[in-house]
Amino acid sequence: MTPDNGPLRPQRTAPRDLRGLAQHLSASVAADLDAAVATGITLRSQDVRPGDVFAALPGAATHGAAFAAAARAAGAVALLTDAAGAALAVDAGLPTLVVDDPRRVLGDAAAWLLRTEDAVPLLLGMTGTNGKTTTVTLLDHLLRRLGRRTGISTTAERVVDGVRIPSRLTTPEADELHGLLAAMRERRVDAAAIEVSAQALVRARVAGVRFDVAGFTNLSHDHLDDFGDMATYFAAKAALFEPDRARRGVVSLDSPWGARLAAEARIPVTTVALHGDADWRVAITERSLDGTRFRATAPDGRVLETRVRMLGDHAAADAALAAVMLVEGGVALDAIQEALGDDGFDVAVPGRLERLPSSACGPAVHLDVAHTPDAFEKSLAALRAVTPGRIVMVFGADGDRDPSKRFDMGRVASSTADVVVITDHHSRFEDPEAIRRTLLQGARSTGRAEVLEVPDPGAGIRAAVAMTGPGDAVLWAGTGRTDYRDIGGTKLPYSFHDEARAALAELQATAA
Ligand SMILES: CC(=O)N[C@H]1[C@@H](OP(=O)(O)OP(=O)(O)OC[C@H]2O[C@@H](n3ccc(=O)[nH]c3=O)[C@H](O)[C@@H]2O)O[C@H](CO)[C@@H](O)[C@@H]1O[C@H](C)C(=O)N[C@@H](C)C(=O)N[C@H](CCC(=O)O)C(=O)O
Ligand SMILES: Nc1ncnc2c1ncn2[C@@H]1O[C@H](COP(=O)(O)OP(=O)(O)OP(=O)(O)O)[C@@H](O)[C@H]1O
Repeated sequence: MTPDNGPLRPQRTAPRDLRGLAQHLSASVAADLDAAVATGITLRSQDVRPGDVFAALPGAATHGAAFAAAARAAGAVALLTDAAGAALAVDAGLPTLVVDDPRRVLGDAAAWLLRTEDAVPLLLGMTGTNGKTTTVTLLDHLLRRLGRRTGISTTAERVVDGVRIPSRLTTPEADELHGLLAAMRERRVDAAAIEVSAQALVRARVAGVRFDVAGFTNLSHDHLDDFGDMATYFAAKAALFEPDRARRGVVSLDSPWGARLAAEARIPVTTVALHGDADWRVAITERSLDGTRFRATAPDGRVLETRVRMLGDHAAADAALAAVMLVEGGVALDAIQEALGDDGFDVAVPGRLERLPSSACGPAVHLDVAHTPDAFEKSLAALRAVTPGRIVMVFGADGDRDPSKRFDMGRVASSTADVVVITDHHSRFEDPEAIRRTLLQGARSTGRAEVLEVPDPGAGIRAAVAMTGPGDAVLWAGTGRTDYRDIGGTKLPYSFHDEARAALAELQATAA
């Protein structure tokens, strides 16, 4: 594996005959394959390694075939493309396999070349609008407590037995995903958890993969710019619960879409719920600033009593879901209880209700990635349960991302927070003032919280911190650990974390 050189891949792969690949894909061959063999596959010319097939895909911005010569120079041995790509890349002179839709066959091609079927003994797939990264992190924590060698793929990073690289997408493209699975097999990883986005499911990024257990956290308003309506968004997620994608499923019933998924899935499904009836019922037994205790009761009455070192009932729901996924994956409940010991899920996810260090004179300041109305509701409820004083919430909304959720983000914020500070985050190609306007309309619609508009985010967090004191909480949502702001398509270095720390330090210096 070479973490400094693109995606994680195995060090060694046995070469495979390209005629065999053409046969496997029912591809036509536009140039003689001779006795060509390949050791890998990639769809990104910049990631080509000697011996790779370059999968040249048509895209929204360009056709990958335009980069065939660069791919060849980097060591590509063949092209996998469509007819238009084959015509475009003819001068590159590479042996070429032609299919109607190369994106659709990429996963099967990668699985065949890298022999990734059953590469990892226990493969877990996680989907849902909110809570995927949290649940994958909790799964990884629990698996390691059980003594397993693990791998994960999240919005933040890909990790194979401790070797980590930052992620480009929440769910990798199929070539990268199979490379990751092959690297996991090489490192003898025996359990892995992968975040699966709705975009990945509709764009065949998990093709050629069959999860042992698929998990569903919830579905709520997001990504309607991509999917149009909630039913289409649901259908995209539900594809993970088809027999070709997963052997069994664990579905949370905490959002109304869970019941529909459990009813419609064509694989065996076990349900979990904090509220109402389900196979596994979860009850919160204690909420404190140090974390959340809960009890999960199995269908046969056995009980898992434990805690998660994170705030919020939603974090306990994610932890219970992780535990039930492992039970469905064949791990004994007793073993889970024993592995969790007295500390429980003793892990916190960076940027998820992450509390900054502070002195006794300041408020509790939390950074959070929440960027949907439902996530706002959950994070605010978590803080409300442990905050004796006021809650001041600072947030903006991402430009060029589902504008239809913005009014509700403002409305939900002002339904629970005492003060709402609306600011700018990643305006991208939108007018930041227009983004704020909708958030403000939503925030003012409740007539409840005090609502402020502070366009500069550094000034916004300082205003929030300055109006609070001990016993109060500040929630800066939508930021997490992001270290840039995307303005007009340019990613400017910007640490929300550093800004929040500076605001807190200034308050403490003034108080001293
Ligand atoms: C809508 C979508 O998913 N688009 C993805 C898609 O873009 P595209 O098909 O339009 O590709 P393109 O940019 O026209 O390029 C065409 C081909 O040329 C290749 N190319 C291009 C340039 C070059 O120099 N060399 C080269 O080989 C590209 O790799 C690509 O295969 O293929 C690209 C290459 O893999 C992705 O980078 C791109 O993701 C974009 C950046 C994206 O933002 N995707 C979002 C919507 C997404 O997938 N998000 C979800 C989660 C969201 C969430 O939960 O919040 C995710 O899983 O990340
Ligand atoms: N089970 C849950 N139900 C509702 N909201 C949740 C749940 N778990 C987490 N959240 C909310 O979602 C936020 C994001 O959590 P997380 O990063 O785990 O989600 P995600 O699905 O990976 O999101 P994304 O991929 O969009 O970053 C949390 O800060 C919290 O506000």
